[in-house]
Amino acid sequence: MKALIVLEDGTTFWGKSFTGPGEVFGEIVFNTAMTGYQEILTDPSYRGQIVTMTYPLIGNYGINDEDNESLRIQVEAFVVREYQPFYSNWRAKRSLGDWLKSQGVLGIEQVDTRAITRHIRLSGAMKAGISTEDLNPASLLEKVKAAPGLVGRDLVKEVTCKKPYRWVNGEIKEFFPFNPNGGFRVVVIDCGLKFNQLRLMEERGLQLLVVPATTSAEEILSYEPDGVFFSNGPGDPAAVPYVVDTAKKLLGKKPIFGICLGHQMIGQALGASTFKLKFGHRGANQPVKDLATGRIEITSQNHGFCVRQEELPKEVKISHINLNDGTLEGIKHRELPLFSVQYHPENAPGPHDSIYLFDRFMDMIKAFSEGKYQ
Ligand SMILES: NC(=O)CC[C@H](N)C(=O)O
Repeated sequence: MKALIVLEDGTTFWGKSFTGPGEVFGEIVFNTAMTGYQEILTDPSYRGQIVTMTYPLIGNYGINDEDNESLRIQVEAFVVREYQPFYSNWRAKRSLGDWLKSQGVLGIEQVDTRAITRHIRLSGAMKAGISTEDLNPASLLEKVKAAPGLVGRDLVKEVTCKKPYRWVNGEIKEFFPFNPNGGFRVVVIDCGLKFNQLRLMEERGLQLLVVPATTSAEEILSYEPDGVFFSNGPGDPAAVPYVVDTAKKLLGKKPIFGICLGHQMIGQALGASTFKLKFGHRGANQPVKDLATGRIEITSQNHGFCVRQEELPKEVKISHINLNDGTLEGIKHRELPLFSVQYHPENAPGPHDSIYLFDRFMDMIKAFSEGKYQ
């Protein structure tokens, strides 16, 4: 089934749907990871976005029951060069096409994804539309122009959990209070989290309570946590002032760790603003330098916005930078128990170089609880 892709600037691409008919709109972005399409498709940070892969062959290892990063497919649509329905992997349970179809998500193949990527790199990420029903470029372009963009849009409200839950043995459990004799207690603010963040924290012995992004600082403190975690999430970080407000009220009160959108919330709480990158960082091989050790980490990333480093107060140290474009990748407060990173130490998919940050969070919680944090 023929499919038309139209970008906001009028550029058109043709492809073929491998999941049936449909028409969708979103911001079109590219990801350079060679594997990990299941984790990418279920990452809530992609809400509102059409994702295209630069790697040309997608689908060959199928879809399994273990690698979902949230409860559903989150992207608006998935665009690839060549889809392979004949999958082969010992964990695979179904094909990528059947899985997309079962959740009503469009998959498009036979597209010149290299040309799309080069175009976005030159012109920037922009709105786009895909249709198998309206194959008239002029009329689809009108609809693209009328569709909402990402800037100024709060998508966190759409992906955050509806009510607090506990994460136990790698599963979502109905809310129950922390065990006073159990491990350290962490309240996780769910802005659209990836499950691997919870898996890695649980592996370190933390008790986890996940709460909706709209939860107030007062309520969070009422659970008497030993630490607070701000997760990743979709959309424009400037459009979620309520989470920034919560972060402001928690600064210095509890050890805090933030990832991606969580980092952008903390950055704003500290007084800096955010801006949109030209085409963002999405992939599994972004080089990041830890300025304290000089060590380079190869990181997993997925973001289109960034904190303005020049607006951070002097009590905040820049801890990590991106070696491709020099943008801010991590901060650490000089006095308060607080650090955050723009990239994804939980990987999924991607290299494990940065997992040490979860140990650092654990160490910070322990030191703070013993009154020894400095
Ligand atoms: N992965 C994330 O948390 C992304 C944060 C934010 N939505 C951005 O694109 O910059």
